[in-house]
Amino acid sequence: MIEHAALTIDGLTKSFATTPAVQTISLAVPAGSFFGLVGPNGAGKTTTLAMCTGLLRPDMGRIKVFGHDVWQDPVTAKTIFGVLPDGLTTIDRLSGRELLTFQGLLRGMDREVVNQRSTELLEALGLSDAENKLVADYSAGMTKKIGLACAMLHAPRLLLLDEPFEAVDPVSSATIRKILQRFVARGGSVVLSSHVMATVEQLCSHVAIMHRGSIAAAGPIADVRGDEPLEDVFVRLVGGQTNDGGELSWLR
Ligand SMILES: Nc1ncnc2c1ncn2[C@@H]1O[C@H](COP(=O)(O)OP(=O)(O)OP(=O)(O)O)[C@@H](O)[C@H]1O
Repeated sequence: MIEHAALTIDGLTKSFATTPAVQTISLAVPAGSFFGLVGPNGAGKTTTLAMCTGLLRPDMGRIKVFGHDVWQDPVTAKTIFGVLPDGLTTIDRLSGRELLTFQGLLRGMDREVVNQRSTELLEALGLSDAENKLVADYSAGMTKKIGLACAMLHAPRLLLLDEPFEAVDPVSSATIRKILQRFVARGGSVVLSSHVMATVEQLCSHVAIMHRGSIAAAGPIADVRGDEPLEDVFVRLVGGQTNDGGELSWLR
């Protein structure tokens, strides 16, 4: 039997009008890996993840999850992965629990299973007290956590998460890390984007550094990093010195 990579990206390209956002990138995410996608603002991470999850049509290139083409066989592919998109737009006039129920039933899951898993996810993510509150009234971090619960509800093999720790408090962040680490330890695969090198260094087995729509480096984190901290490699690859903001003499 052929062992497929969790995710393969081949020649992926996307432009917005005259802005080339993603430029012919290819990447393989090994099954069972914890994969970090990093890059400076505007590097193309969100655009890449949106194409991988079927939210944004590529101009060119192919994306497969465990051998299934995301754009040619979307129904199969979307049962395999769970997604936490950037700037989650969701049906926020539902409560957290209602949103999970809605997602589960939409996926054709058994109502009892949905109820049970929802209770466990709400508990694990510290949202039990807010389960009957409208998602519209959730804080940014709570919205991120209910989005993560929605991504995990159908027990996917692969999680594609855009900035899962953004706006999340340190306690919740530690909880999410543990949940994701357990998921990977049981054979799941995770791809996440992040700006926090320490998080990526701690959690991830593999990393890809994106810069101006291209992959500047990718592979097992120890290979990409060598003897240096990941942050130093990152700064070197994406363009040298940090900017001190100039004088901004008008700013007292
Ligand atoms: N809907 C859009 N319309 C026009 N340009 C876009 C759109 N979405 C992204 N871009 C452009 O594509 C490029 C890549 O953006 P993208 O959001 O993928 O970067 P990113 O690496 O996720 O950035 P960040 O770290 O700031 O979230 C940027 O130049 C951005 O301005």
